[in-house]
Amino acid sequence: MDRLNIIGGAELNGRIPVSGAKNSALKLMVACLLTDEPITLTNMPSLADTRFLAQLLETLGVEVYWPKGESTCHLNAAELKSTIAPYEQVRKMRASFNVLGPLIARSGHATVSLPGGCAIGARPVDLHLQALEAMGADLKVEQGYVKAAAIRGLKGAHIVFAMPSVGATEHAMLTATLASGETILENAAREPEIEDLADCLNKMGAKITGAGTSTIRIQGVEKLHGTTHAVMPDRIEAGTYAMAAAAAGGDVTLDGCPVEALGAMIAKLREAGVTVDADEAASTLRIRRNGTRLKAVSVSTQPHPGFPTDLQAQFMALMSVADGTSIIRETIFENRFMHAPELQRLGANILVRGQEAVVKGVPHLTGAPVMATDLRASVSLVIAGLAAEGETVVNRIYHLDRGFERLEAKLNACGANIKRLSGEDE
Ligand SMILES: CC(=O)N[C@H]1[C@@H](OP(=O)(O)OP(=O)(O)OC[C@H]2O[C@@H](n3ccc(=O)[nH]c3=O)[C@H](O)[C@@H]2O)O[C@H](CO)[C@@H](O)[C@@H]1O
Ligand SMILES: C=C(OP(=O)(O)O)C(=O)O
Repeated sequence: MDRLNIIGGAELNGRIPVSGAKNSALKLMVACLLTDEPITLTNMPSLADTRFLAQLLETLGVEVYWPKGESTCHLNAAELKSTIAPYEQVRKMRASFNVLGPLIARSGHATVSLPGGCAIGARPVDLHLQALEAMGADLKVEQGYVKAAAIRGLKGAHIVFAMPSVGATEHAMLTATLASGETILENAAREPEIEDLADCLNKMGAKITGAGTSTIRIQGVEKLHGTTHAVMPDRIEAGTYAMAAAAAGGDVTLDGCPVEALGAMIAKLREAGVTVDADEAASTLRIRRNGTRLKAVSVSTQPHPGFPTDLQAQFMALMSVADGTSIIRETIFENRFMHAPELQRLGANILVRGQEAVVKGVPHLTGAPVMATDLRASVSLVIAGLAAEGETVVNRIYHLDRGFERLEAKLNACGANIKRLSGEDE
């Protein structure tokens, strides 16, 4: 298994291009199932997750043309040859579960394995299933699979989510585009990726209004058609590099940055004493910290537009070297502090109590071997390794490859010293 060797202590200086958003790309790829015409996605991030989903779509009969090294992906679901999404292909990645509703909408039935994804909590799919049932799908869960049929077709429904789930909102929205009549989603999630998906679906002929607010209305249509859509830039990748620059010090500009989607993080970085120049018109975010020590700042993760849970681990790495005590509260997932013991190996002082981590900043971290446990936890160890003195080895980096495109190349171009080593874990 590959690992990363990081020699810490170097400042980061330069520019980093932001890739297309993993969490948007995955749902946009699923949208191809809703039409028999070709969909072209540009600005596609080439990641383990997006490549893996492409394989699942191929299993279902989608023709995928996406040569290695290219950021344009062509998907054509002219004819589906299967409506079964097997365990091996769904267990690794949560977003693949979202093929269920589109397959029912297109074919009238589907059998989809219950999903996997990052092990950061129980992550049930009850809200997804409730939404599909409200639209007229008959569902059975048997042997780890959801078996679904909608003999009389799908019909619009009024769905009030018990909590704002990103995945369930997207799943219901995708499915409702082809249901008869109007669907109203209340207490919908408001993440920018949902707006990106709605934009693409509307280009395909869907009638969706309100995406990005907590009430989304979808007027079902008979048929969707092909389109070309550019995947929005990855706000989590951008936020991660912003924190890497803040932790290591230096002067880094992020190009193609979705500045408006990062308000909560920018506010926290400024509170911590980082100089942040945000230029929405130019889509750039400049991060500077020259010499001065970071100040401890507390944070609580919240649904968008609050501070994202997908940046919590990275913020904890940053606070590990801040001056003072910071309380980090995780409110979205119940088991998302697995990076804390690994950060402690590097010398961080963190006490986890329930949904809170108390981080007492230390002046310096020291390199050590550590284990990546999930996607964002992994990259928090990279950030800590960049700020630490000496050598850090991050083992099990397949997690990182799920969500960060050319991570070493992007950081090394700014002066980091990161090498990928293949072979056994330490
Ligand atoms: C591929 C993708 O886009 N992943 C993102 C998506 O995950 P995902 O879509 O899985 O996250 P959700 O917004 O659905 O989860 C939020 C909370 O709702 C709970 N819940 C969710 C669905 C359900 O049916 N029942 C239920 O109880 C979850 O366990 C969690 O506690 O949004 C999360 C929250 O911003 C991000 O961390 C993930 O990176
Ligand atoms: C939790 C994440 O991904 P997934 O929902 O696919 O597990 C993530 O992107 O941080």
